[in-house]
Amino acid sequence: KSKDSIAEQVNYKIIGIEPGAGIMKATAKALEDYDNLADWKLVESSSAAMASELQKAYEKKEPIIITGWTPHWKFAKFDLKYLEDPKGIYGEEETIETFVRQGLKDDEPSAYTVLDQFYWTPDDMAAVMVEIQEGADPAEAASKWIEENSDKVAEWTKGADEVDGEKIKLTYVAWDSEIASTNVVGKVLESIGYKVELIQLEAGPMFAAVAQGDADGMVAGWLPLTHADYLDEYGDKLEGLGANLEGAKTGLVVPAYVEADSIEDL
Ligand SMILES: C[SH](C)CC(=O)O
Repeated sequence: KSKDSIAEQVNYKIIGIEPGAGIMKATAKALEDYDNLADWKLVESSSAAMASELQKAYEKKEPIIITGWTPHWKFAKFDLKYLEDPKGIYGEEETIETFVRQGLKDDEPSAYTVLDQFYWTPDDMAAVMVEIQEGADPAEAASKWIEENSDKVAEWTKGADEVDGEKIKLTYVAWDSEIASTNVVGKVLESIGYKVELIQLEAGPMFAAVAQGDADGMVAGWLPLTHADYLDEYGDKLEGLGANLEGAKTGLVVPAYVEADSIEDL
């Protein structure tokens, strides 16, 4: 009996995350543009469900294809690789950018200063993500990281006056990377006196909430490609504060034992 193809072994399925995520739009485009993916389906699920599917397949050394991104704890936990993307659907390096509502600089200059100066590395983010993945509560993992990285945090709060309990609302999507970054920024804002509320939404509503002023800011803008559509739709109502992390990436990811190197090998 001929060895089943990878496609047959995974039932022509790519395991995705939440609908509305940019990587899901990119993968829908990949299914159209790569002729060999004509019969494939993209499974909408959630970041958490995708991670547990990956864990199950990996334990059984079975093939699986997921919508993956860096930074992410999965690369520390599993031996994974990105499939080459000759059509460039997933772009090159991505930057995660910070956006705030218009008017925040006048209303809350200290919060604005912290959000403007927030910048860290994929390793910093991964350290918090791994703690959370190993069971720590996100707020506790954030507090622990802040204690251990007070020098970096001091750069973010430089020039920001203490406040007395003013409210700040940050919105985010339940991607492991953004759970980490938003909890860290929230804790830093609390350290200078803010009462911080973290609001979890899907990607589109996250942009909309900041654009409409229902939230003060977010640190989850994946650009130039992943969230390009959202920036087109809401960009003129947001204030962009630039990169908070560089060297991010998205694409189709498989365990290293899967005998495919490119999307075209599927
Ligand atoms: C953290 S995910 C790559 C972001 C997205 O796909 O919208």
